[in-house]
Order: sequence, then structure tokens, then C-alpha cells
Amino acid sequence: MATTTNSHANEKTAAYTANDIALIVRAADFAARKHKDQRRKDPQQTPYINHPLGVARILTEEGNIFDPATIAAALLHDTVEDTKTTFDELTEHFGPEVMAIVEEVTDDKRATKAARKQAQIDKAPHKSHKAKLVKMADKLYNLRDLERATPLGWDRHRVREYFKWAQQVIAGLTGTNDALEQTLKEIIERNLAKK
Ligand SMILES: Nc1nc2c(ncn2[C@@H]2O[C@H](COP(=O)(O)OP(=O)(O)O)[C@@H](OP(=O)(O)OP(=O)(O)O)[C@H]2O)c(=O)[nH]1
Ligand SMILES: [Mn+2]
Repeated sequence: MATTTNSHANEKTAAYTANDIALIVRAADFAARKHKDQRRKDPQQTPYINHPLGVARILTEEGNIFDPATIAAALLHDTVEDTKTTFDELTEHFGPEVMAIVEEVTDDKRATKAARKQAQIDKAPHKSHKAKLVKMADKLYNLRDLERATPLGWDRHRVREYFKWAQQVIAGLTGTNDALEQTLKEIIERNLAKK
């Protein structure tokens, strides 16, 4: 575990502190307030906060990841990209490590959509271990969401293109977490096998 500051950070038996629990609850509360007026693109218009909460759950329950900074960053991962939150605010409330993970998974909204999509493919292999974990869980959540319900305005072609693009991004994230990689491989193969 060379990439974690606490060598037990991913073990369920590690001694977590009051500060660790407080950090995670603070992140969940902050994200809920920042995303409060946003909805997902599914026909039911699910509250947006379900997504960051689900990404964090994928890390704990499927990835066996319990590093507090990684879980806090998962909860906060779309706040800068999709709300008015700044990186300075994240540093102020959550410290430089959590901010830096969120920064690594935040697209540059000044770039065109095509450039952002290509940048995710190109930059994936160079991300830190913790950022790769958050990115894998983010993709897994979104692919499951696509399998469950087609976003408003999307057709089968667009769904398929998202699966193909996600496969390319994920190719650059491998060697990070076996369980998440296996689950991603299965959902992508199952969906790209569809006509
Ligand atoms: N599958 C799915 N995605 C939804 C839904 N509602 C919102 N999204 C978000 O839409 C983004 C994917 O849609 P795109 O058309 O590719 O991207 P865009 O929003 O930037 O235009 C994801 O952003 P992201 O989390 O930042 O990830 P990504 O852009 O890295 O894929 C995902 O979280 C939904 O109902 N289903
Ligand atoms: Mn996301």
C-alpha cells in the first residue's frame, strides 16, 4: 500500500478516528447541499446526490476501500465540475489531499466535449491510485445507470458510444482494484454484445 499514508487504510479492522468519520459525514452533507437542485438525466429525475453516494458505496462495499480521503473525494467528485464549488472551498473544508483527488477527477469544462472525452482516455494511466479508484467507481455507477434506464434524449447509439468510450478510459485505470475491474469488464462486455 505504498500509495496510502496509512498502511491499514484499506482494512476493515483499521482503527478509524472520530476525525475520519467526521470528514466523511461532512463530505456527504457538503455534496448534498451543493447538488440540492440537480437531478440525474433518467426519466424519474432521480436526485443527483444519489450518484456521489452510490460511487462511495461502490468503493466500500465492492472495492473494499476504506481510506477516508478516497471516500470523501468520491462523495465530492462532481461538486466542482457540476456546481459552483471551487477547489479552494474543498481545501478549506476537507484539506489538500481530498481536494487534490477531486481535482484529478474533474474535467476541464473550458475544453470542448470532444477534447474532454479524449483527455479522460489520455490522462487515465497517469492518475494517482486514489483518483483511479474514484474514476473506476464513477464509471461503474454510470454504466449501471445506463443499463437500468436510458437518459432523457439519449438513443441506443449514444448509450453504446458511452460504453465504448468508458472501455477506453477504464483500459488506462487497470492494475488498481481487481473486484472493480472484473465488474466493469462484465458490464461492458454484456452491453457491447447487444445489437
Ligand atoms: N448514466 C447516466 N449518467 C448520468 C445521468 N444523469 C447524469 N449523468 C451524468 O452524465 C454524464 C455522462 O453524460 P455525457 O453526455 O457523456 O457527459 P456530459 O454530461 O458532460 O455532457 C456523467 O457525468 P460524470 O459522472 O461526470 O462522468 P463522466 O463524464 O466522466 O462519464 C453522469 O454522471 C443518468 O441518469 N444516467
Ligand atoms: Mn460522476
